Amino acid sequence: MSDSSSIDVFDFVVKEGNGIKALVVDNGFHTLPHQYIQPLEERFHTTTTLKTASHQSVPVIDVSDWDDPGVAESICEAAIKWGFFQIVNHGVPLDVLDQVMDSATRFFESPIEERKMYLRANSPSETVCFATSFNPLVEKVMEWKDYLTMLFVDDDQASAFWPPVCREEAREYMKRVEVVIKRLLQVLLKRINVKEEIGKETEYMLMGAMRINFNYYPPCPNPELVAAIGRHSDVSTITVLLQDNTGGLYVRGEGDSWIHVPPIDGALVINIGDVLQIMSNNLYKSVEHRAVADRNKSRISIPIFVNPGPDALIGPLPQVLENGEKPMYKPIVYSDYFKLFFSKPHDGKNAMEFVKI
Ligand SMILES: O=C(O)CCC(=O)C(=O)O
Ligand SMILES: [Fe+2]
Repeated sequence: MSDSSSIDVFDFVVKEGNGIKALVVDNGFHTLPHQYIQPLEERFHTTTTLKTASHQSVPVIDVSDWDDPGVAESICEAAIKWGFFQIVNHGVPLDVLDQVMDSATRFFESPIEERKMYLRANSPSETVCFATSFNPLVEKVMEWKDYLTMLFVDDDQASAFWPPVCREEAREYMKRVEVVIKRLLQVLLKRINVKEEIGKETEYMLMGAMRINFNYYPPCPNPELVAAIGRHSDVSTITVLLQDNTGGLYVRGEGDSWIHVPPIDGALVINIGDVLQIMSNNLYKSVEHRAVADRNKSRISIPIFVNPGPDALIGPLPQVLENGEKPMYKPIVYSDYFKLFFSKPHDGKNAMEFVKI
């Protein structure tokens, strides 16, 4: 397919479900389609931003000793100040990280017919979906990304429905990361007065629905004009992200600065989602972030969204309000919050406005 051919990009990428990688990488389309050009105010000027942000970076925390009070302190401080941090020595074996990253690469490198077997219309299960951009039917400008999303229901469903090229690796990775997630949540909850072990009910409220995504951002001829992923905060409790060595994740710092989260071999990026900001009544921050495409290389990132179960009622926790603090948010059933987020284009922290008191 040549750039001068008269194909309709929207039809090819979205309606036929081929995605942006099929256009740019598989078919060698070299010019930037207009559907991806962001309005001026959303464009990202890495050089100026990096200059203003060069003195800042999100903390990197060594968690080899979870029982060290200094580790807990660093985690909570980072969650309060930055909403983002990286952890190293977390106990998830490096080969498990490599294998899940390789399996994601295999998925996106598999023939387009195989990827398309997971389009919403074709997928053997509604919990598995291959798609492009974020919400192309409501977006004015599309995001430079394809993704595979897999909601974990149980091992039988994962073995039956997740793509064979990545199902075992994704499952193993999730299992290993779950141990880390529980540790992190325990530490973060203790600081807000939830001191008991996390029981079944609390577990449903914090992590009742775990979803793993494989994000693929193709190389882009004009990265400064597009959003690989637009400004947003996550609607999770927390998110655990594994990124390859390309780089491109930016987090909002003070004022208008954007801070790069550099790839570190073996590290996991942790961020606080809206749910934990709401539950902690604004102590922990769910911070805006975005991803920028690379001019020469593709990039893969693998977030695990640790979400509440769909029926969980989300609001500031009673333990947080014990001291007479006023609630800043009204309670909402999690599935309603989730739907609200996915019904619109990415738009910063807009979803939280809906539940603010
Ligand atoms: O690719 C990244 O680094 C960020 C991905 C992200 O923010 C998301 O999927 O919610
Ligand atoms: Fe995100």
